[in-house]
Amino acid sequence: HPIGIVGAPFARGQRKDGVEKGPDYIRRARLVAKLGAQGHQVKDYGDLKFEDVPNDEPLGRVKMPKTVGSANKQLADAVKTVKKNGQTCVVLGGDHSLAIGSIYGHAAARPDLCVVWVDAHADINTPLTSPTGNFHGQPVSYLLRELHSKIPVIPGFSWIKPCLSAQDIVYIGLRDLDPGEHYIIKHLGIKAFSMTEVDRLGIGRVMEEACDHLLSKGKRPIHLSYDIDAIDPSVSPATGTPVKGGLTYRESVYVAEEICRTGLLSALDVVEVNPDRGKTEEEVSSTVSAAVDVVLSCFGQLREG
Ligand SMILES: N[C@](CCCC[B-](O)(O)O)(CCN1CCCCC1)C(=O)O
Ligand SMILES: [Mn+2]
Ligand SMILES: [Mn+2]
Ligand SMILES: [Mn+2]
Repeated sequence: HPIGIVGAPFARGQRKDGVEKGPDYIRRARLVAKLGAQGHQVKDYGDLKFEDVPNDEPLGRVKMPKTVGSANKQLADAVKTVKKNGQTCVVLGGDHSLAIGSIYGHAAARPDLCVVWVDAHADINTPLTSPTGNFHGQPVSYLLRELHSKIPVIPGFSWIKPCLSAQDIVYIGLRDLDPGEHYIIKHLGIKAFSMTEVDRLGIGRVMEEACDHLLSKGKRPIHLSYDIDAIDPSVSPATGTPVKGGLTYRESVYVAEEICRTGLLSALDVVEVNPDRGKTEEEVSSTVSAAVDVVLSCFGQLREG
């Protein structure tokens, strides 16, 4: 199956410089050549050009709403094009606010999609529950029908119509939730495998139950939104919001191998790689290498050969 790669060098969903370099560092690790060597037809669409929107005012605690909204509209159009071209879409971030556009654009082409969200965080704050106002902690809240009435009108966000229901998303790797997020997840009954469940069940059972939950009513396209901070900082430290006690390297690859094995992967986000947050060259290369291995494992790289 053909693959389309879209670079999304975006950092305005949070406040740490460097995450906009993610696409460049991942490309420099020869991702395109490695996917080609796996036998895939790969089209690299290059990087989107994101501009700050002039006169972009903070709205309460949320910062640069017009810029975040505009970047995600651009990305949504790009992802929709890749899907219309019959390719599996790979979005290289950039911060996780990009999932708004990536999932929205994917759903425009494949409305029956489901989402696997691999992350230390739930990214489901609304503008009113967010403790920081950073949009990379909020993308899921704009996508869920059940939260629509809880989202205030935000300049630059009027184009976003929710495209997911609570049962269409599963979380894996959670270990750092804000109170509002915990309440929302419990109240909506969203399926979530925190690191406690990973420890209790093992990653094998977690993947089995996650896929059963999403695919119980039949096959449907999978959108895998992979935040590199899901992986333990000992493996991927170069990221904006590292949290200890994360997925091992092996578990991070296993998640991708199992998603690949469904044969249903339709779009992949790899986000929050921030080269400026690595204390050493080795920390940066370890983080980038983990991201590349997640992608390669999503597309058939197997440890068994
Ligand atoms: N939940 C946080 C972190 C979001 C991380 C975004 B991701 O997953 O894309 O990297 C805030 C986290 N929390 C704030 C109070 C102190 C402890 C951390 C937020 O800012 O909403
Ligand atoms: Mn292929
Ligand atoms: Mn995260
Ligand atoms: Mn995230």
